[in-house]
Amino acid sequence: MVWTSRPVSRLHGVLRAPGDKSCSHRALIMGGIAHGTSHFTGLLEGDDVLRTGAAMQALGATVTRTGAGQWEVTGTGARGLTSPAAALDFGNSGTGSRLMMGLMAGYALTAELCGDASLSARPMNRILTPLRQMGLTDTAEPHGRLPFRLTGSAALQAITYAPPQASAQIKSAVMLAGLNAHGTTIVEEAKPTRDHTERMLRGFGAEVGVSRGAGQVRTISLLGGQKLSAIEAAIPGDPSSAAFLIAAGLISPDGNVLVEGVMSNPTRSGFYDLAELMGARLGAEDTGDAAGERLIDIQSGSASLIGRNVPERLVPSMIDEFPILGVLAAFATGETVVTGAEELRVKETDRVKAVVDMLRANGVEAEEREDGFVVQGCGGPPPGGGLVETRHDHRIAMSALIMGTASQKPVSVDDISMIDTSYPEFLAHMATLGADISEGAS
Ligand SMILES: O=C(O)C1=C[C@@H](OP(=O)(O)O)[C@@H](O)[C@H](O)C1
Ligand SMILES: C=C(OP(=O)(O)O)C(=O)O
Repeated sequence: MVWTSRPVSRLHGVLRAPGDKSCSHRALIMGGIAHGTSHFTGLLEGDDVLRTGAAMQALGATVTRTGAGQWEVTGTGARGLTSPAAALDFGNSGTGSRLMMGLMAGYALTAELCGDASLSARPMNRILTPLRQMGLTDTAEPHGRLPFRLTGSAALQAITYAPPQASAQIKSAVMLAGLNAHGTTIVEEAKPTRDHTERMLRGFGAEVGVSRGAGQVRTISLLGGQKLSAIEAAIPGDPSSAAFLIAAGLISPDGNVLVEGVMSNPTRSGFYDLAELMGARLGAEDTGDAAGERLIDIQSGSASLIGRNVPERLVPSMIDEFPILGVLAAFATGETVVTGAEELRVKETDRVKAVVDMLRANGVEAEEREDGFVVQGCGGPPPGGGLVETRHDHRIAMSALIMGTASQKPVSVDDISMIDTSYPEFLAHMATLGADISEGAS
């Protein structure tokens, strides 16, 4: 069903960021194997995360919603995970499916895994390759796409692995398998990625070694057989979701947006660093911490943005923010160039193509590069007036709707249903700011 975002002269408001998707998956996964009962507040109730909760329940944990964003998880502890009665359906979620593959690898169980059309097109050999080296068997060969069956093992062997892609999902899958492997599992990251698995494992009582080597290389080590103990934790706000609201404030003719409780972690802050390089002045105030992460309130207002070459060192720390960066680039003066971001090709859709098509459909000059894209900024509101194909991709849908709040003509999208995977309150939050987004064509 088509939805349309119409230009408005002002976007003002104060909002609380929804719970972080990455941390919410990890809380349910680690809580589900811990000894004892964990309690979480502020958990993201997006479809991706709910499916991870359902999978943990099907594997033997007890996962209960006790209130809005409040979840109680009793882990399987010494009993371990057991084979689920039915297939585990991960919907649209790369993180849920991939982290759970790593986790399940270390238990004597068999599980069928599946997902929606988007997830079934995403590469899984990047996860299966190291897990097979540790002792997992599967039916994915040779295509490495869902659906397939996994058979884990209680006798996994630890490995040392250097993921060929900068991917927190690969790192996390190997570490979660390493929790139940014999020996010390080591992951060597050439380009550091989000470190929530390391931080949260420590929070649950595991010892995780992290050291820095030559260049940016980060080495993470984890001795198998460590026991996790239940925790009480508040999930920090999601910087990737907050980025949409902050961008809306920046492009609005009269923007003043304050987002509270956003996780401030250098492995996630690339979008904010880049927005400042483009000329945004973002207010940031420290407000404490949650689940081992710092929290800040971030404020944005109307800005004259300048196109930039995105420094490649920022790419892993803003990997989910390229669709909304494409929107900022369209409003900026001059050219924005993204390189070193080939991972965008294997997200919910090919995000290089999807971003370029989104911009072109709205009168913005943009072109693909093998590992990124180039946008010629309009030096103000882009024409708009297009219908954007979202291709099962929540971040394309939200980015296009944000563009429509300040472009010359309305911007429409062909579907919004998948926004629920990561940000169910998105439309309500945009309405609070004063956006005009509704069902139907313009
Ligand atoms: O570990 C995680 O929680 C995530 C890792 C990233 O994927 P990759 O590991 O494929 O880069 C990111 O795109 C995804 O939204 C969440
Ligand atoms: C890539 C994303 O998520 P996932 O890999 O978990 O599907 C995302 O949320 O932008």
